[in-house]
Amino acid sequence: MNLKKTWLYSLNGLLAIPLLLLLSSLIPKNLGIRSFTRTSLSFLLLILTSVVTLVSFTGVLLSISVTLSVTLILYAIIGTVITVYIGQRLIIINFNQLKQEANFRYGLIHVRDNAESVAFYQGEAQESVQLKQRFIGAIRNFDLLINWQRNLGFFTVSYDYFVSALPYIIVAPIYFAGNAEFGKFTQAAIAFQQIFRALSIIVSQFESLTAFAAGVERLDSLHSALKTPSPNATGMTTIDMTENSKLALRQVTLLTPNYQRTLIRELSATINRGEGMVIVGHSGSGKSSVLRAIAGLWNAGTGHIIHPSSTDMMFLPQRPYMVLGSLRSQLLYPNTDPNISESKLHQVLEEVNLKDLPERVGGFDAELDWANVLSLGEQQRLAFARLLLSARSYAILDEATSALDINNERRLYQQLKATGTTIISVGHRSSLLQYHEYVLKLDGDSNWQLMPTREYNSAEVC
Ligand SMILES: Nc1ncnc2c1ncn2[C@@H]1O[C@H](COP(=O)(O)OP(=O)(O)OP(=O)(O)O)[C@@H](O)[C@H]1O
Repeated sequence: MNLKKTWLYSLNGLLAIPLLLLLSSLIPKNLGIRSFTRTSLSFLLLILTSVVTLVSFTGVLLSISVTLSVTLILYAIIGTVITVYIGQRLIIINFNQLKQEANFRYGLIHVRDNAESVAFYQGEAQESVQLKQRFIGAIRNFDLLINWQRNLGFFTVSYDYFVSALPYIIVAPIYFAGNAEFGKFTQAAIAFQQIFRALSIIVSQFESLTAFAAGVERLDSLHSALKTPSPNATGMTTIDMTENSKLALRQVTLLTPNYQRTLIRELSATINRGEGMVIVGHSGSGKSSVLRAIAGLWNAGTGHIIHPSSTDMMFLPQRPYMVLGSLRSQLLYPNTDPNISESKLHQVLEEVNLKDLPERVGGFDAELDWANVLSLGEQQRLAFARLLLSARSYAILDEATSALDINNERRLYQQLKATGTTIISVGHRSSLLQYHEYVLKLDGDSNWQLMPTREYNSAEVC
């Protein structure tokens, strides 16, 4: 091995840098896992480079001095063990830092999304205290992080400096004994440094490794949360779901997701096309939960639900979801069919009593913060417009007109009934009864009664 070869290897190392940059630029930039993939890639390349360097220079060093080689290996092992020992704490601190920063960011977004409610309650002072606590938490942990990074830095820098004289100290006796030329010093120093760098990869990269390990741990927590064992795997029973053109519940016993409370026992009901059903009962009796079970969101319990496909049903919650985008995408959501003409959009807006909306907001391509710009009643009407445009066979409405006056409510239900849509509603208002053929009454004690609306009305009058 000579200096020419040493240069060749160094050149290889340099060539690896553009390769690394090229590969990392190919990684999608809009993913939250970018840092994970980038760091994995750079560590992998570092390890490969170290292995190549180690294989190339070990022979050179062994040919100069076995003592030097053994000393170097021992030094690297001891350094790595001490670094891992000191740095263990850094993984936990880095993990906490990611958590604290995420909590702080979530707190800021939460306040921003609820700014109006906070202002009505005049709760600014309390929100500010809460946010400050989260901020201080992140700062304190960061302080701890800096301290531990400093401790680790003290060790790794000393570890690096102390070793630089080692090849000269060990080779000097061989040289002075006349068994080696002066050039051996330089050769030994280069080979020693190369092997030292290769063996010290954990020590030199430990700080980034701890941040990387913390990131991996957070991703792993997310992965485990997403892969929570299904109720079946834990021996819990679930409601069977079958897709069909009709909607029916057979002996459905529905529990809360934590299996702690039985909301409804052995409910059986068939909702024929064109025959709507309204679910009534006091607050907390489980009305919305029945809708969640039909949508397949809740499945804790027993029995069987036969339901139309998701493209044939639409659910409208009490607080409509307003997408970030134009008025057009708002109306077409969740579809994006560009073939729906503007005249059709105008017609549907007129049907839901929002005729002047496009003019007011600046056309169908206007992009506003819809959840804040529109009143809740307007949002509910916009959601109905979506429903009318999507022309589903089944509409499942969870207090979807609660913010509207009776006239607007009547108008929306009449438009929907005129399309032949089968309606299943949840609501507290008696004005809703007239738009449905059947009433499902929940008593909050897991009992239920299903009866024609006329029968329910006469029973209520008595
Ligand atoms: N994620 C959940 N985990 C456990 N229990 C829940 C969960 N969500 C709701 N519940 C409970 O389930 C019960 C039924 O809730 P549901 O929303 O169906 O009531 P509701 O009849 O629609 O009430 P309201 O008329 O007030 O909207 C309530 O007691 C509620 O506290």
